[in-house]
Amino acid sequence: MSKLKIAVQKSGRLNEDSMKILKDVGISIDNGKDQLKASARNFPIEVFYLRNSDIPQYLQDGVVDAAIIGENILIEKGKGIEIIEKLGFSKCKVSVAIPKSKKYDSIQDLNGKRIATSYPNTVNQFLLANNISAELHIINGSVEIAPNIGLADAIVDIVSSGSTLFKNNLKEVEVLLQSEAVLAMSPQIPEENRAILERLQFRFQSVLKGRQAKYILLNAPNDKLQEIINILPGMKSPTVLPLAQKGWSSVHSVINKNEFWEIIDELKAKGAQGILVCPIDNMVL
Ligand SMILES: Nc1ncnc2c1ncn2[C@@H]1O[C@H](COP(=O)(O)OP(=O)(O)OP(=O)(O)O)[C@@H](O)[C@H]1O
Ligand SMILES: O=P(O)(O)OC[C@H]1O[C@H](OP(=O)(O)OP(=O)(O)O)[C@H](O)[C@@H]1O
Ligand SMILES: [Mg+2]
Repeated sequence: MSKLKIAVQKSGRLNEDSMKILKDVGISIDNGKDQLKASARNFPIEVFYLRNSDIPQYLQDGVVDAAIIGENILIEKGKGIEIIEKLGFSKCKVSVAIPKSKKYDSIQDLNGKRIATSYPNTVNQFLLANNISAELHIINGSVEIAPNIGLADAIVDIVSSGSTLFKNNLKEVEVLLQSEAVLAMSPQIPEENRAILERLQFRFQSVLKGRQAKYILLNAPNDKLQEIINILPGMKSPTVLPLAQKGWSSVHSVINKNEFWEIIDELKAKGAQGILVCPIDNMVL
């Protein structure tokens, strides 16, 4: 039987969350990450542990059928590779930064400057689109140090919390793109593996929807029931069950994780009691 070949980052920022989402969709991988390749016991899949920056080429060549990879790397070197699902973790930006002490009014200020980066294609596209000419210095790591050692006037690199910029006395002046981990598909994927990938994607979607939601249970006095129901959106409508105690009902519903605290405050104000909020593993609509 055919197996879907999927690449994940061997070690680094994406590894842990990539393995976690595979586990959360019920895929148990047999061996650890010292292996280059591992199989799952209960799903037709083979996991290849690779470097994030090598994955676009493997996808391009059809060495792997799919990958969990940073969107920014695909933008940099994955032309024509399709993103089939955004996975909501490893969120970051690719930004231009310059020394804090330097004045910056507009993109024009980058004209004729030296820019250090690990993302030359992304930077060149940005410069072209803005009609700027600059000198690129391609370096593979610790890009943020470049202005301090006199190698460059500006950098283009990943920014997440901003603490690396802060530590290096730099300030973000332009955002080139937003990125997160994605599920990407090789243009060469065989038909039979495409079908497996669709099953995997379906499982990912149900876990991702679950991560966005919370299951809520509460007790409501019957005279306030309608007002309480109006606050709760639910997938269809809330489930209402009578409680043993007369005049009270139990209400069950699903709420968006981001609205959670506001909704709780409103529910309490309307007289809801015994509110329980639980995580959701999977959500199939
Ligand atoms: N500080 C960060 N916060 C959030 N996401 C990040 C951060 N740094 C990197 N990422 C994301 O994680 C991906 C992998 O980053 P990481 O630094 O682990 O690998 P790398 O050194 O670029 O790759 P390789 O696996 O090729 O050694 C990046 O492409 C980006 O999408
Ligand atoms: O805005 P921040 O939260 O500080 O994150 C940004 C930093 O994170 C990444 O580096 P990483 O720590 O992965 O080290 P690396 O350069 O060795 O990949 C990236 O290259 C930035 O340097
Ligand atoms: Mg890094």
